[in-house]
Amino acid sequence: MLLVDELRKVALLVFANKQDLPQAMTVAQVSDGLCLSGYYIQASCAVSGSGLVEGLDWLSKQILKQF
Ligand SMILES: Nc1nc2c(ncn2[C@@H]2O[C@H](COP(=O)(O)OP(=O)(O)OP(=O)(O)O)[C@@H](O)[C@H]2O)c(=O)[nH]1
Repeated sequence: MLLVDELRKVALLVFANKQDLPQAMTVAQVSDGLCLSGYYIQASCAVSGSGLVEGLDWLSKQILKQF
């Protein structure tokens, strides 16, 4: 089984970071480029903090669902 299939069983948060930079890959490009179709990918900018809370909020909800 491919690793990517195994990962579907766990909560995986992927940040598409550095969205403030013009050359940053979009969420769609990260998804296509890393073959992550169906995974949650959060656009973010660690410098301003945008998207960080949203990503961690999503992750905490996924973890709580497992209990
Ligand atoms: N412009 C911008 N710079 C960022 C952002 N997040 C991190 N950086 C900067 O990117 C540089 C590398 O950050 P690291 O935390 O060392 O990350 P890394 O994974 O080792 O390196 P990278 O692959 O370059 O991200 C640092 O100078 C950070 O300040 C962001 O959202 N926007």
